[in-house]
Amino acid sequence: MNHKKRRLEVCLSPAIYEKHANDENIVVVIDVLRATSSICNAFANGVKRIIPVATVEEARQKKEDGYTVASERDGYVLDFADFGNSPFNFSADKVKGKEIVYSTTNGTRCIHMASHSREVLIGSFLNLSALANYLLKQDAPVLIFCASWKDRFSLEDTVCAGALAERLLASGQFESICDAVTASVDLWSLAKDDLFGYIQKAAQKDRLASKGLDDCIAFCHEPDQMDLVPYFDDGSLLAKVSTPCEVNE
Ligand SMILES: O=C(O)[C@H](CS(=O)(=O)O)OP(=O)(O)O
Repeated sequence: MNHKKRRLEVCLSPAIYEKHANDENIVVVIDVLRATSSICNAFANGVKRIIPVATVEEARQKKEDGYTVASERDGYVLDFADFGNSPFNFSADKVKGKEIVYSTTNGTRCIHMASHSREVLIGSFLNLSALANYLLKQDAPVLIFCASWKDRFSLEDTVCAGALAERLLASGQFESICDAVTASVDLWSLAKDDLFGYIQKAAQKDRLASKGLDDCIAFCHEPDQMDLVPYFDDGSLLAKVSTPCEVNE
């Protein structure tokens, strides 16, 4: 039996992703406001497949190719897109059984940045326990990758990273190899008794509020709404079910 502890890291910004990158990593991309919460909600509402694209040009081309496209920049829906980036846009009537092309300011770019890794998973508060359960059944180092905001540190992604890191460390399987793990767990300790109250301090909450896009903030901070783990495979996002007993594709 292999008793060697698994490496656990947190990357606080895409600007330093290359310092953490390792092909062996399972990477969990977290963009609580709003991309990874929206992806999780889309799968909970029955989307068949999501094709994340990094650039506006790719999204525009996919629209011309006939796809349904969800896309924003700086929170605003792009003029050619069918809808934007609120998790509430990914309702069953819009996404069930469909393939959706998706491009956002921060989140979709990070999914592509991590695509060299062993696995790329999508994390949020919405699927926190499912994610922890899945990761505890694997045998590879884990990097929690905060999508942040335009390369700047982001409070909500770091707090979510801390919530996940705390669970992984509690298992005894992992050893933290960077202070960003400790910092994220400490922030989660500050926030967890009143997560919605704490997140009122987040700059992204104010940015979204200034554009009238903050209606989803409580929803995005409500843990464990689904038992799904979306993953990136060959250019698409799909999802597997992860319960304490089993993992099913
Ligand atoms: O749509 C969002 O919430 C953000 C836009 S921005 O960061 O406020 O410019 O994009 P995301 O990729 O979900 O962080």
